[in-house]
Amino acid sequence: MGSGPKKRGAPSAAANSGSKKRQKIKPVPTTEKKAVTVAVAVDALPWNEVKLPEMFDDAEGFFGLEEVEGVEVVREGTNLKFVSAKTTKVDDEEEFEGFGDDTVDTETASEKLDKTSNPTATQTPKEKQEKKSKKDKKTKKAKKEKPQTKTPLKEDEDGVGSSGLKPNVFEALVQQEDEGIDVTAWSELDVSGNILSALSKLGFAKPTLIQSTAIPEILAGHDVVGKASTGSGKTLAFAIPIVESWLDQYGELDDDELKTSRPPTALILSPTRELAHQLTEHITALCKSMEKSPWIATVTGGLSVQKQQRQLSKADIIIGTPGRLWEVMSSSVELSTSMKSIKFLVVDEADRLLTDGHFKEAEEILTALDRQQDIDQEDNIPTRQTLIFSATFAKGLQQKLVGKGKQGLLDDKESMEYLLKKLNFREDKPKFVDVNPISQMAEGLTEGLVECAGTEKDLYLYSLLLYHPNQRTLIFTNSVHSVHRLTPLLQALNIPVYALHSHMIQKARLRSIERFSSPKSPGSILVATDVAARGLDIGGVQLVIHYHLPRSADMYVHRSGRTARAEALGSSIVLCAPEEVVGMRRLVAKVHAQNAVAGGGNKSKYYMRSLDIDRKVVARLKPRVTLAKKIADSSLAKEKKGHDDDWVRNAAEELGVDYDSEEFEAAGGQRKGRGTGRKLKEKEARALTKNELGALRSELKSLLAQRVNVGVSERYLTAGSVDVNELLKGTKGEFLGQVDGIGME
Ligand SMILES: Nc1ncnc2c1ncn2[C@@H]1O[C@H](COP(=O)(O)OP(=O)(O)OP(=O)(O)O)[C@@H](O)[C@H]1O
Repeated sequence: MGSGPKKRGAPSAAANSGSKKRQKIKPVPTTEKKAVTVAVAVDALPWNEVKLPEMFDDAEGFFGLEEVEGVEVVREGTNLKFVSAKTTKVDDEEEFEGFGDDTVDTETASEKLDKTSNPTATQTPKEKQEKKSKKDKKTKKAKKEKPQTKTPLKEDEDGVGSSGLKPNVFEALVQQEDEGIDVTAWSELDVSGNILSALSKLGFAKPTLIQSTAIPEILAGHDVVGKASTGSGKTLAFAIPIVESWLDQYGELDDDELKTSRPPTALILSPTRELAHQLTEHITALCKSMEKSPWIATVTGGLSVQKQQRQLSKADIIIGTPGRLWEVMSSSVELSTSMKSIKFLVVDEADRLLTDGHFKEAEEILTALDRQQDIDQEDNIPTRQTLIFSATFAKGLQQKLVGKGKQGLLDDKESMEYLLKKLNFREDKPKFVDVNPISQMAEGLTEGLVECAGTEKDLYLYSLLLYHPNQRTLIFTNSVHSVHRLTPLLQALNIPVYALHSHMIQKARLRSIERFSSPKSPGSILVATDVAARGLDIGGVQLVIHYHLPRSADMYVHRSGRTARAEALGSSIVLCAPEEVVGMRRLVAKVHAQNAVAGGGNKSKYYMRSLDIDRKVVARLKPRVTLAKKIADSSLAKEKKGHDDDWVRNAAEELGVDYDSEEFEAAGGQRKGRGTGRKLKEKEARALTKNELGALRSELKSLLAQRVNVGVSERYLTAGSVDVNELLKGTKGEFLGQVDGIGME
């Protein structure tokens, strides 16, 4: 949009969800009197209609312009506040109660912009652009506001949103709801007043680069392939146009009309369940303050199919993982038929979704969509727009997506190309939006590695956590087994840790994320497999530790991208065995070299630096970790024996044989070969009596109660001056641990 009058809503200052009319604010002249100024909601101000000169017979977009007098606009940081004109003697303690109903024309104040009832997304890009420019010239009709009939936010029986996640992940967003900030910077994108108002309440003052670049392309009806670094706001880049399209089509319906079923507007495919739930939360947070909002259904494995089927029948936006989505879609003709009119197909984290293990179901879904799809009769192109987003695109994928268009794709059934062809873009070349070719890594990210023996990773992991106390930390491992092992180990060391891996039941997975992300526990730790590597947006993650090396450069980018999001700072540290260091440095250099080449920048090799960690201090922590390992191993071994026993007992029962655990063990003990050593260790761990375990626990407890000297004594003692009082107070943070007392060793 240019500099002319804005046509959509009232984007300036604190956007107002109710009023869609142009509103002009005149500052109050300073008065002699001492004034009591009172902050007032913009809706409560006494707006008066402005009489337009006759020359503006088509109103030039100023139809319904209103002004208000006696109000001061005060800037507080990034917020704008309206301060009432009510001037009175300071000693008047009378409380300001807002402007009375008689002075406010509540009807006009909440009038809405007339929106065309035609769905924008069923138009060709050309039509959309024409319509948009016509729309810019057209006078906005004012409509009477209907009573508050907000589509209820979805809650199921256990107080869990339709996503299954309690909304605390986005609590921070929702908490700002009442405030509202200046969102003028968004008005260039020509989004509606409803969206501006929602953004204002979310506290998002300006669009991120991917948002300001991709949103106009999507609103103009193009297919878009969007690439931007982790944590840069890709979700809203596609969600805003989708919600906008829904509002355009259904935003004016009344409650009864909204209850009748309608085809879904968008289908969003996500590679992991957690990301699917998070996308739901994110879009729900955007829509939360709207009077009418789309119904969002999340379709992922691990939750009841029946419930999801019910939700799908009324969904406007469907967000799901391919496996479950295909299961649900293929079991209902009605549902797959209704999908034919979707206006947006979004593939989030596309490179992952279109490869690893999701290939088959993703292909089935795309084939089904194509079979059903509405075709624009005039242009003979699909009516739906395809939007593809990721921070990384596997080698070649990017080129295939945008370079060759449909023609160059091979027809090999098992290949990536085949699947890409299935995406059936509506245009030959989708718009490729790569907002930061220079870096896939977030700007605020610091990277480093810690060298340690492979067998000492537990010890170094614990040391790193103590060196970064009270930091929300995400630890990545390459196996479910390692998550199983590290969780009780760290718990024994009094670290507040949660686990996340794909073998957990869905509710437990969501619970772990919920607890890890709770604002009440800013220093919590999550040990996870790569199931948490992509897309998860958990506020305040300050540190990512790669306990195992990432399996690919892309995975390194995604894992590290869980921190330093949305312009925050963060660190990513890789624990490297000596034999891993060279490979790791090469992998990270590759990530940075790609960036440098793409940006035409300096090609000198990026060198990942080793972090200085005081080995003496680490050595002092060793007894703790050794004890904690014994304790954790003992409970793990007992748990495992329970499972093994169950399995053997069940098998024995099926065979009709008597089960004798001693006998089975004895038989197992005869065999030699791989795993025998581990089995012996497990047996040893299991053999610990209750008393022995108790003794280990109390020994560890007393070690944990001591503070660990991190070198102050050496430094100060050799300098000949120890400030004992300072040391006793521990105020300088020279010790690791939370308790009083010095642990001179
Ligand atoms: N315009 C904005 N201003 C401020 N914060 C924003 C804005 N848009 C989005 N955010 C916030 O930025 C964070 C990251 O957004 P999002 O999860 O969409 O990133 P992403 O680019 O999809 O990351 P990833 O590649 O890791 O999936 C979220 O917490 C989101 O609420």
